[in-house]
Amino acid sequence: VNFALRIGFYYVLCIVCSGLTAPVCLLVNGGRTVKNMRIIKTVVKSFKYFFGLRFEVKGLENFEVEGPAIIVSNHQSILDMMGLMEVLPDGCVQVGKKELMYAGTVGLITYLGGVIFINRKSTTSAKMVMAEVAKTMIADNVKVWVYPEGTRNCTGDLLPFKKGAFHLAVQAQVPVIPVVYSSFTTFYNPKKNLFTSGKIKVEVLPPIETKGLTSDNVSDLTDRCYNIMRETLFRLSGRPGEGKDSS
Ligand SMILES: CCCCC/C=C\C/C=C\CCCCCCCC(=O)SCCNC(=O)CCNC(=O)[C@H](O)C(C)(C)COP(=O)(O)OP(=O)(O)OC[C@H]1O[C@@H](n2cnc3c(N)ncnc32)[C@H](O)[C@@H]1OP(=O)(O)O
Ligand SMILES: CCCCCCCC/C=C\CCCCCCCC(=O)OC[C@@H](O)COP(=O)(O)O
Repeated sequence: VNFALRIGFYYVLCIVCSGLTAPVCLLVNGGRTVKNMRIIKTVVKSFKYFFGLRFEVKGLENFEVEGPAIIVSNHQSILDMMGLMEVLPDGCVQVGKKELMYAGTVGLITYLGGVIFINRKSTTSAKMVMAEVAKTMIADNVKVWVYPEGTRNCTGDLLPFKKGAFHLAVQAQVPVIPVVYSSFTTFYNPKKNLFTSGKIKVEVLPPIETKGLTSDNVSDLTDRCYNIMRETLFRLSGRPGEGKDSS
């Protein structure tokens, strides 16, 4: 019951705050623009206090690259939205599944914030959207946040990475900045109806350059990011030593 209440409250908070924040975004910035993310971030950063969540963030200076970049992070739950807003740099939009667009007021606020919607059921259309993003992110000087696991995964490990984010980085010739959140398993597990207060360690890792790389290097780049993020995930989650031999 406690779990249902807390998760239910999270949903209600998201829906109500989206409904209240959307008119503010429209009044201040006029329509769909990444500038609205600043407003959304300010609102969402207060959510953690309702749930007793604490974030311990390291490496924020690694976001200070000049110009666009691809940010990749692990994706455990819908609660990630709080961790995302905790560290989100200015001028950064996320890639999200298109179903989010139809989630009522939450859909509206993600639309206004400039979220890039992709259709996961059509590889061709997802690739076309990503290729377009490679061009516009340079022109508009935006950073793009992608969850390379492609879906939520709360097992305490990483799913294999999809390569879209890394194709995008190579096509745009921009650095990849990995961000890792420690495992939620000690305080959040929907299968066990567990959702208590807890601490989340976040580490922004140094940028990985892609200048001069071509599509032939995408697999290696993906593996490199995967390995470094998996090692970091285990270290932050108190499971050091694991993940070192993965390939
Ligand atoms: C104020 C109160 C507010 C309240 C709160 C509300 C909202 C807050 C506002 C904003 C926050 C929003 C947060 C949104 C978060 C949303 C998170 C998600 O939705 S995660 C799910 C969606 N994301 C992803 O799926 C991204 C990762 N996926 C990929 O990158 C995929 O690769 C893909 C591009 C989607 C394609 O996937 P698909 O499964 O169809 O194919 P494959 O990955 O198997 O690839 C096939 C093949 O193609 C090659 N490939 C892939 N991409 C490219 C490309 N761009 N160019 C060329 N080739 C490409 C790939 O390498 C494969 O080939 P091969 O096997 O030979 O390597
Ligand atoms: C008129 C329709 C009304 C529907 C209302 C539904 C509203 C949903 C409300 C609140 C949810 C808040 C979520 C914040 C956004 C978090 C995005 C997210 O984490 O999406 C999950 C997605 O990354 C991966 O999806 P899958 O794991 O593949 O699945």
